[in-house]
Amino acid sequence: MNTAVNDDNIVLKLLNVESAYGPIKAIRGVSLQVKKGEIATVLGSNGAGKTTILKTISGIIDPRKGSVEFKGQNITAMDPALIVQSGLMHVPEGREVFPLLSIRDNLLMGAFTRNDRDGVARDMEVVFNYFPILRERAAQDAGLLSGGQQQMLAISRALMANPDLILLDEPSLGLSPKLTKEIFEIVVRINRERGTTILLVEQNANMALNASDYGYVLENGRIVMEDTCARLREKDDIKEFYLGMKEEGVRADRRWKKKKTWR
Ligand SMILES: Nc1ncnc2c1ncn2[C@@H]1O[C@H](COP(=O)(O)OP(=O)(O)OP(=O)(O)O)[C@@H](O)[C@H]1O
Repeated sequence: MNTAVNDDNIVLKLLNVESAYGPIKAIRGVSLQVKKGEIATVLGSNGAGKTTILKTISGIIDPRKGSVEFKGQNITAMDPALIVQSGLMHVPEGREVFPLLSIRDNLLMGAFTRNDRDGVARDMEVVFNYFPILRERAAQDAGLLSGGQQQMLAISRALMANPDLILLDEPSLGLSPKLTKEIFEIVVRINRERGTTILLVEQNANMALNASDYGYVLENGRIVMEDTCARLREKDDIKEFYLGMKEEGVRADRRWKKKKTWR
């Protein structure tokens, strides 16, 4: 773990977190941390437990064991509304925009914890500049937007809270490669221009590793590897199993025999 970091710089810290659905243990002793101002990513295939990590952080699921700290405060199993108020926004898998509300009203829902009208108006301009299509269609029902546009709206709704940390669940889900690239570019701009810390979970390892600073690899509910994304991209197992790059000399018909070593 990147423990060499001063604690003041750690926005989010999970320690030995275990969460389950009845008898199904979805995450088993997950420890991770996210530094202020960085984009961190959790990579993992279907069912690895990525969404469960995010739901546990934002209070939707109470963990069976372990703790979650946000900005130095213990938020383990805290009421999700209080977690939002403390500056943590969750962009869920599948976006979950309010389909019968206008785009503008969806954005205002994101700002429901704020009283500073001028600040809210300024941030509405900020999101319209990131995603001009939302300005053009501001009066329309959100349900009429395409999947990619709904993803833009979901990210923008989170930004309207002016959060310290955004949890982003699989933004590439169901999107074309072109749209995925566009959305990732804006996510990086948001991080660089506004200093918003982001924890991103993704199956699209290529996109996530390019956009992020630090990465964790999750398999069957356990973190099996972590490092800077620059270094993760160079690891053989990441190249082979996450980036789809075939190792020299490994015959296609034998590839299934190769085991992950996580070294
Ligand atoms: N509501 C639920 N009830 C029972 N089991 C669940 C529930 N949600 C998730 N699981 C199980 O928990 C495990 C982790 O699921 P999770 O959704 O966190 O994985 P994931 O890595 O986000 O997968 P994906 O990339 O497919 O979204 C899986 O075995 C899944 O079947």
